[in-house]
Amino acid sequence: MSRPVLEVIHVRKSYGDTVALDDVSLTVNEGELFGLLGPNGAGKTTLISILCGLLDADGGEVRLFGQTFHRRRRDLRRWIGLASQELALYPDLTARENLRFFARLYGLEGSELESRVAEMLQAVGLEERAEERVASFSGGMKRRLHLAAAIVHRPRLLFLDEPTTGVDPQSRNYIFELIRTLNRGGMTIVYTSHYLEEVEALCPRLAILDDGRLRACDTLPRLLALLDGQLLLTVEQANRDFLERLPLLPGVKNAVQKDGRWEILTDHVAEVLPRVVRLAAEVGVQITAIDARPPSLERVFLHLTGRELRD
Ligand SMILES: Nc1ncnc2c1ncn2[C@@H]1O[C@H](COP(=O)(O)OP(=O)(O)OP(=O)(O)O)[C@@H](O)[C@H]1O
Repeated sequence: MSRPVLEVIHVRKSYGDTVALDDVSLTVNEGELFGLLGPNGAGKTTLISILCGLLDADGGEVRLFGQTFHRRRRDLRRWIGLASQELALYPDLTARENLRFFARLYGLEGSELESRVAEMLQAVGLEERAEERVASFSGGMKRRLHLAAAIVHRPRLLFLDEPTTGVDPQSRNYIFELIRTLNRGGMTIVYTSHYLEEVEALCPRLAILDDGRLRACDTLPRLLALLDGQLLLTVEQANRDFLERLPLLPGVKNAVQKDGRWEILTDHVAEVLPRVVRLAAEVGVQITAIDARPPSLERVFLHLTGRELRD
């Protein structure tokens, strides 16, 4: 069992009358690539800011690497990296000069600094643009450099707050690959996003934050298991054999007729689908349309919060 790197215990934070975090508790273990998913305004940036020591919570406790953490624990801040949502780069400096600046802030110097900066430029695919001013970079290139600046001091725990904001697909792939490589190398990563697809693709375990409250925190398969898969089936004319045998097919939990089509609930959409097709062929019923819907994080989010996660 890996050790907890980050423990959030009953954390609360308000801005005046706005409750940004309402009794949030979660744990992230060493080596995890953990997703923090929530719509705009859910409280993600507030939580990340507390976890990085930029803000203090109103109540509750944060523990980092087993120790109580707050804004004044500069010793612990050395071990964390943050790529904030807002880009923090100097447009008049080159990519290399920007990275040198951030590396110096963390106490790197001399040949170690230079080799680390070169390594980072390579990691984010910006070696060939290293001597160009950042002002001339595309949004995606700036985002990649911003990420490089957050890891130049080799943090043990990295927070990424919406790291794909304003990036093109190519930069997005770079960023995803880099995140996976860093994680495989042992870095614990907390990935914040309001894009379901990103969290689903990257994070084996995730928390869903909505309106300042934690709605769920679990592995992706266990969250998906909260819901049944659906097969929506339209047939030409169901006969008696079909009606009798459909609910009895292995894997079918329930089959009901709704709005002129059959709704079949199952844990295993992919296995049940061919059985339904075979049955229809055997009993001479013609299928005119099939819509297979395995459980998705999108449906889980709707189920937990009562609304869709869309801008
Ligand atoms: N400095 C502040 N002063 C007042 N209210 C704030 C402040 N910062 C955030 N809020 C409010 O707190 C709530 C949570 O905001 P937060 O930025 O943490 O959410 P988020 O999930 O990061 O959203 P986004 O993805 O849009 O940044 C929102 O209602 C927001 O308006």
